[in-house]
Amino acid sequence: MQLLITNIKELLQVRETNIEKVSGKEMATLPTIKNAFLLIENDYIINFGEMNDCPNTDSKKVIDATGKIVLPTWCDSHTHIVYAGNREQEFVDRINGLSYEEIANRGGGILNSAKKLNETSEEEIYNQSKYRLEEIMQQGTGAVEIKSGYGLTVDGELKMLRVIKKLAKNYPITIKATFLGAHAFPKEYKENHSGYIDLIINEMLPKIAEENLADYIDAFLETGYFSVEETERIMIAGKKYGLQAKIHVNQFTAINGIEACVKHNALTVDHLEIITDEDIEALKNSKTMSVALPSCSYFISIPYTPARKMITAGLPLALASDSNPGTTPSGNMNFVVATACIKMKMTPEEAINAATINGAYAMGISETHGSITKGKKANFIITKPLNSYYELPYLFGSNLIEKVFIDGKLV
Ligand SMILES: N=CN[C@@H](CCC(=O)O)C(=O)O
Ligand SMILES: [Zn+2]
Repeated sequence: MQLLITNIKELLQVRETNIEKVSGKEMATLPTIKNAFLLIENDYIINFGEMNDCPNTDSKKVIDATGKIVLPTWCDSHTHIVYAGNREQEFVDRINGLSYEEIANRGGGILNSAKKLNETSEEEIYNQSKYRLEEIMQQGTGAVEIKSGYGLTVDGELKMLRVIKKLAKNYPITIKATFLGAHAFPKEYKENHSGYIDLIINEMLPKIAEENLADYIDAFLETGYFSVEETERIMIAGKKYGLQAKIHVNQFTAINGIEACVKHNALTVDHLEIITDEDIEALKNSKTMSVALPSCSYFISIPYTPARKMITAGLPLALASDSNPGTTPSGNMNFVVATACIKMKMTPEEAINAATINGAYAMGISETHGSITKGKKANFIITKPLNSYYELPYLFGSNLIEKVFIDGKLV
């Protein structure tokens, strides 16, 4: 059965030939077609163009999109949406003056979520997490990366990754799984870092590989968490199992971690709220994608990733939600795009590129996702009637999405 979308006011992110990402100045260009059609067969985009060239409607299901914008679904390359319970008490503690670091030092933060996760059954974690997955699909996300990292024990990490695998099996959204055993040091390893890293490398990784539970490996490279050398051990070990690195780095401090990530051929470096000129130099001429997480900056009041400086330096930039119970309890990519425009001074074109094709690159799926291209997955959003796509970030508090299609099906 074919599905034909007609009279589209403007079709965004159309790429005749596929590209894997956009960098620097190229990010300012968002190719579009006004008064367009889009033709879908089963899971795939098979044609698009101007209404003048629209195929006939015989034996096709037709949706009239008069006044509406159509664009690819968001590609959210950094989330932690599988977790147990919430951390709303820490939210109030922050309002009352405590910092993220102070909360973590009192046993809150990641260790708080790890305690809850280890006390909760796999089924219950699945039920809590599927609600969040369904919510982001309704908000226009068509591909998502989900990390472990709230287990911090062999059983806990495996439990999280099995939940991610089950979600991937039961939902049409494309899911990439990232093993984040190196998210924090459990209390009992506080003075024995190498002991915990040995556990990750010798116990967790072989089991994860045996069950084929992860696509990528991550670590929290940060002062007070994993050092450059400790993260390098994790990246090297992951590589032996075919897991490329996607690393949390430069969230609070710059300690030369980015250079190490580039050296180990990381697919992405994520956060980058604090970034030095040397970090930017290290990223130039590499294949490593920088990923900014503006909702996290918003929620815990830390600096925004300096997008303008990075784009001017010619770098590519992706946007992701960082959805997690501590620093970003929201997976809403519409808010991410709006916040990138409002706070990071990205143009709507740059932000949409960053949240679609560059987000796809940041999950290794830009062959199949992230643009309106023949042969790609039929993942797209139909908005409510809009004056122009500028209203997507401008009307930042409104729900502007009318319909979301993933694999050619309405979700
Ligand atoms: N910074 C490390 N990890 C998460 C936060 C984890 C948490 O606080 O639960 C992040 O990306 O912001
Ligand atoms: Zn994160």
